[in-house]
Amino acid sequence: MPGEFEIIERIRRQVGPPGPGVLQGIGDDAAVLEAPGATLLASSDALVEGIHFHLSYMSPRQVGRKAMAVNLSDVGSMGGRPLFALVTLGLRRGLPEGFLDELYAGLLEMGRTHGTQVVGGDTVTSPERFFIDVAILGVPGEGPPVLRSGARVGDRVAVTAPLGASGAGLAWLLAEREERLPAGARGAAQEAVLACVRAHLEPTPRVQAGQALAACGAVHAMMDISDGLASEVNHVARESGVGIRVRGGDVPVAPEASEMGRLLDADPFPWALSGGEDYELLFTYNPAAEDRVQAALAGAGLRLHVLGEVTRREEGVTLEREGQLHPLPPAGYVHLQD
Ligand SMILES: Nc1ncnc2c1ncn2[C@@H]1O[C@H](COP(=O)(O)OP(=O)(O)O)[C@@H](O)[C@H]1O
Ligand SMILES: Cc1ncc(C[n+]2csc(CCOP(=O)(O)OP(=O)(O)O)c2C)c(N)n1
Ligand SMILES: [Mg+2]
Repeated sequence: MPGEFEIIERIRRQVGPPGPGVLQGIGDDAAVLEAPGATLLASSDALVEGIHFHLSYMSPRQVGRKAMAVNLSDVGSMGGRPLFALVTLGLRRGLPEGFLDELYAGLLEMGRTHGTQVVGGDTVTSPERFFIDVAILGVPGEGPPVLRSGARVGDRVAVTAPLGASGAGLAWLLAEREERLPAGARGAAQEAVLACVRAHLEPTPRVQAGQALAACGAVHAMMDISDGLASEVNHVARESGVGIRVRGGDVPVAPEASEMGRLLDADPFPWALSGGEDYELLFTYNPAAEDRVQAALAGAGLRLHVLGEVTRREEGVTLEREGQLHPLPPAGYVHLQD
């Protein structure tokens, strides 16, 4: 079976070039559509039991929150305002009592935080595993939608916060589930464990930051980090027709992920580089206007974390470590890959 990206590429070719009203079709965080009287942003993402979460460690409320959050994140990463959501449920036998009420409490509470209403959906049987898909509709914020394809040579590449806590949280949850936590890890450093687990189970979509970055006028390309930094920089490079150099020493690793590395006797860097599900924003911007970028982030309570620059396409996507340049393949989570 080909991996998810090859499948999407084939679908993209079969669908063909964007038709009337489609400003951006397949290939970005959200589609950008010109409807009579309005520009719309549209996107959907599903969470599947056993692939994205296990109900043994994730509450139905958290599943609801995350299903909404990852979709809000896709609209936020275009600088848009998410307005309406359609929710499709694939329900199986044996779901716990109160499951739906809790799931919807999570969906609605996350939606409300960002002014997004649930307006419809679909409910079907799923024979073995529960799944939830959210489709979201929004509009651009004050700035025009920021695509993956706008990066320019000379741009700086940055993220909205240190990375790796979600990957570290998942590593902990899976080790606990599979009863392979190292002896002595359990009682120790509870704060770091809680912070990583929370980052994984309750991600915060950067909707306000995305809108502010799009509005500041200096950001050329933007996307959210779902599959992992390494994967996403490759997406931006490809869609923009540029190279990207990531400086390994400048990839911000969340302190709680570093602490988790000590507990699990693991290197935290791979969590930051390719663990995924951070839902921070990756963006490129004009260095001459860095003060505007900083001001936009400060308004959203965040800081600028610069980790590389946009280069000519011929230089490819690279990781600089200890003075040496290495190719940086799109390692990260890929559905359907064996
Ligand atoms: N089955 C599909 N049919 C059409 N377009 C798809 C399909 N699956 C994914 N896409 C599109 O491919 C692009 C990449 O998808 P994905 O990697 O899931 O992006 P994201 O990380 O933003 O969710 C998006 O534009 C998405 O809408
Ligand atoms: C049980 C379990 N195993 C592995 C993962 C890791 N994981 C699953 S999907 C994914 C990537 C993000 O999900 P995807 O559906 O690819 O989101 P999209 O890129 O479409 O937004 C990651 C890192 C997880 N969250 N849970
Ligand atoms: Mg997706």
